[in-house]
Amino acid sequence: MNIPEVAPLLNKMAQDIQDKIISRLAEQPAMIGIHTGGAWLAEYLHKALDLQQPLGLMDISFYRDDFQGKGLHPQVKPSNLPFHVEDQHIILVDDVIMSGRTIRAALNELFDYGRPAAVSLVTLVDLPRRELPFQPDVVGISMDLAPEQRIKLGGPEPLTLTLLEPKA
Ligand SMILES: O=P(O)(O)OC[C@H]1O[C@H](OP(=O)(O)OP(=O)(O)O)[C@H](O)[C@@H]1O
Ligand SMILES: O=c1cc[nH]c(=O)[nH]1
Repeated sequence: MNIPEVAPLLNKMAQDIQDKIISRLAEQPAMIGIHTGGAWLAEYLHKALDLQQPLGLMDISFYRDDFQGKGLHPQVKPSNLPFHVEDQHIILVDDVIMSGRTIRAALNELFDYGRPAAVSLVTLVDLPRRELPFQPDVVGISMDLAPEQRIKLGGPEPLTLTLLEPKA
């Protein structure tokens, strides 16, 4: 399988966010990156789009539906949303969407801060294996992986996509 470079995908995503999301809003949106890969991407997109509100960061570890079985990741970071969520249009950024469970957790945490006007979803990679009904508004690339294959974003500098094959 051909694994694409991240930089051209990000440039196209920034343009799509401008055309499909921001240009339709009366006010500037706020952006939140999901720790860790989503935060790297959001940092780039936030700069490229010259958004006025400071960038938010979310670590959804406590909100995962497998939290009890998995426990906490050793590098869990606090979420930091330096703007009012209430009535704000939010652009949520993650590196990959597969089952949709990470986005479910992110929305649960987000609504603990307030009731946003709307939430748009942006992901670098879309793996069409959804278990919950979430669809991104802007996608870098859709990939059809074999059941045991995984795609991983490396970063923060340079940002790279790597295909992980199942262990033999
Ligand atoms: O739609 P889903 O099935 O929830 O998959 C998407 C999530 O999977 C990865 O996170 P992972 O939990 O592997 O941890 P990471 O952020 O440390 O890579 C990725 O960063 C997404 O957040
Ligand atoms: O391949 C996958 C599936 C879920 N999450 C990832 O980051 N990669």
